[in-house]
Amino acid sequence: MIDSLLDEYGVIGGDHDQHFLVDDNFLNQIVDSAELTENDTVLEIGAGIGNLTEKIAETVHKLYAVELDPNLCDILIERFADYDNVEIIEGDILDIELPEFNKVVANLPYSISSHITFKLLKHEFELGILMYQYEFARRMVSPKNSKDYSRLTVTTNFFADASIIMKVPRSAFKPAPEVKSAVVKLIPRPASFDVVDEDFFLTFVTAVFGQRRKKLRNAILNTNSKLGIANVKEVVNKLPDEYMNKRAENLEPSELAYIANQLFNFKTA
Ligand SMILES: C[S@@+](CC[C@H](N)C(=O)[O-])C[C@H]1O[C@@H](n2cnc3c(N)ncnc32)[C@H](O)[C@@H]1O
Repeated sequence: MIDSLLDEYGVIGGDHDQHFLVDDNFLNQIVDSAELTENDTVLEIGAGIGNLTEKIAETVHKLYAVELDPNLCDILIERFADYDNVEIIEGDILDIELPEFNKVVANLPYSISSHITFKLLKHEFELGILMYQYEFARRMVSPKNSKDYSRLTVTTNFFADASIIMKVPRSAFKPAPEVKSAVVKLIPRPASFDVVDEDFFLTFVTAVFGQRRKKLRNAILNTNSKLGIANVKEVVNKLPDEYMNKRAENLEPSELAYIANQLFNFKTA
């Protein structure tokens, strides 16, 4: 069905991460996972020709479908002309001001996964069902001490519970991407640990994972141009060795938050 729509509209894909999900079984599983109701306002990112859009729109109160490609937007406008609850937004998801929504459901453009995820996590919503490249999804959910534990893991963990709910083979898409995919369920919630200053914590996490092979002491010293701690050598000497002698990848998000809080307190004392 989706296959024939691609042919009908002469859409080949390939540009702008255009890999259309044509397997109806996966489309249905994604929509089911979002547990949509008639009270939901949904954001869809990269609506393509509207294969997910159509299924989401069946249930929800309102659906904002964002799409970058003007040719695909023309198709979406034509396909959803009779839907009162669907609004097509032509534009770059990274540039537009996000509308209010309580759920986000999307087969994302993989090359900007990171930017989209950070933008979403700073926005308020209840549930995200998001398709990513499998390796990226693994980095969102990996435990400390693993090679995939990263800035992305810690930042995601700070804002939300994240879990991989299904793996999706290349064959489910047309044209098939070169990589495997996975769907992540994101449930935003307050962090289980205190962070004194959110911006400083996020800057700290970015800085120390930029030096992930270094012990935390050196990672802090090497990145102090971003952290801005006066007398930084003295400050790191006052922080517990049990943390300073480990690498960022060996510390829990709560332990990284503890150090960021200490640094912030020294910075603003
Ligand atoms: C992986 S395809 C998904 C298409 C469709 N939703 C599906 O599931 O088959 C990603 C879509 O995102 C669109 N896209 C790429 N970059 C974008 C951006 N910066 N903002 C909005 N949409 C974008 C592409 O044109 C493409 O339609």
